[in-house]
Amino acid sequence: MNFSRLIKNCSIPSRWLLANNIRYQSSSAAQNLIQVDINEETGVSVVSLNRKPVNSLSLELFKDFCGVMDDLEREKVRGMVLKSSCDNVFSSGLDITELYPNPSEERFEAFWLWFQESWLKLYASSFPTVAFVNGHAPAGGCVFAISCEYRLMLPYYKIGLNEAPVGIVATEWVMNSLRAVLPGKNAERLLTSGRLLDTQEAFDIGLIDQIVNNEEEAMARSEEFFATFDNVPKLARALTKQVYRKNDLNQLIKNRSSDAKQFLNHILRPETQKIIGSYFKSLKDRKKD
Ligand SMILES: CCCCCCCCCCCC/C=C/CC(=O)SCCNC(=O)CCNC(=O)[C@H](O)C(C)(C)COP(=O)(O)OP(=O)(O)OC[C@H]1O[C@@H](n2cnc3c(N)ncnc32)[C@H](O)[C@@H]1OP(=O)(O)O
Repeated sequence: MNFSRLIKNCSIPSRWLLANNIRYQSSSAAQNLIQVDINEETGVSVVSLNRKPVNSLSLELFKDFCGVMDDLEREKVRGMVLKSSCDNVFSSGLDITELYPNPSEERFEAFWLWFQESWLKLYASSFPTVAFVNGHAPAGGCVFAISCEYRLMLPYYKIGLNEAPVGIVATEWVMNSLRAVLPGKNAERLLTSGRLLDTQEAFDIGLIDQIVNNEEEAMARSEEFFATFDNVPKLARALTKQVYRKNDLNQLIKNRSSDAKQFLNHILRPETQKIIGSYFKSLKDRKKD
């Protein structure tokens, strides 16, 4: 399997995105998996994940997300608010059908590398980012949220990294993004227990920054967050963020190929397939109860 070839075609631009040189072609323009709404007056862009019914994260969604991030870098937007256009779900995490049953190596490697790429682009974006968690955000959904700089969440939803209870170990770059948000011991507890926290619990431990009651409030709080940078030169802000996040970024950039190989091997193990299969079945059965 030629991971290096794939990584060349799908790699984080040098200088962590200040120069945008990734080649992107929308894989799914007809499906409109990501909606973008730029407010010309404020310069703020609202990016909505739009893969019904629960925004499970597929290869096509990751590719489109990367394309949108490139566009926003080019447009030099003032800030981005990431939200969902699905009812009650911010994102249900990785699309389990990308992992089960026995994905082809070719599809899985592309899927994983575009997942990495999406994280790199979001984590290193030059503009400020807010996650408006307007629904449940388990696993990969939580990864999107913690990769933003600021988190707002509606009441009564759940957020967390629930890999451990289903026998999966979150990858190191995901752990690093969590550690960047939460003090060490809370991050470790959240990962090892795999508990999904409700909005209030997430606020109490600092996983989210504010609880908001509706979208209007979320946009107003986001605007306040972006305004804190109005008097800071954009380049200085961007470089400060990217240098601050450099170790986390480099950990993945240096290990993309081995990270992908490791997860492919893990996913294809019969025991892992069995665990994912019964987990997926339990999700489907829950509906019948
Ligand atoms: C599970 C093993 C993962 C192995 C990964 C290895 C890599 C590990 C390290 C990397 C770290 C970061 C990556 C994390 C891994 C993941 O993200 S795996 C996905 C984990 N996601 C979840 O555990 C959430 C599962 N979903 C739910 O709990 C609920 O759907 C919901 C609370 C989000 C929403 O509930 P509700 O509104 O009641 O909708 P449902 O009726 O449950 O769902 C509607 C429909 O969608 C299907 N579905 C839900 N989630 C997924 C998904 N992630 N992938 C694919 N499909 C999903 C669900 O089965 C329903 O389908 P049907 O209508 O029944 O056909």
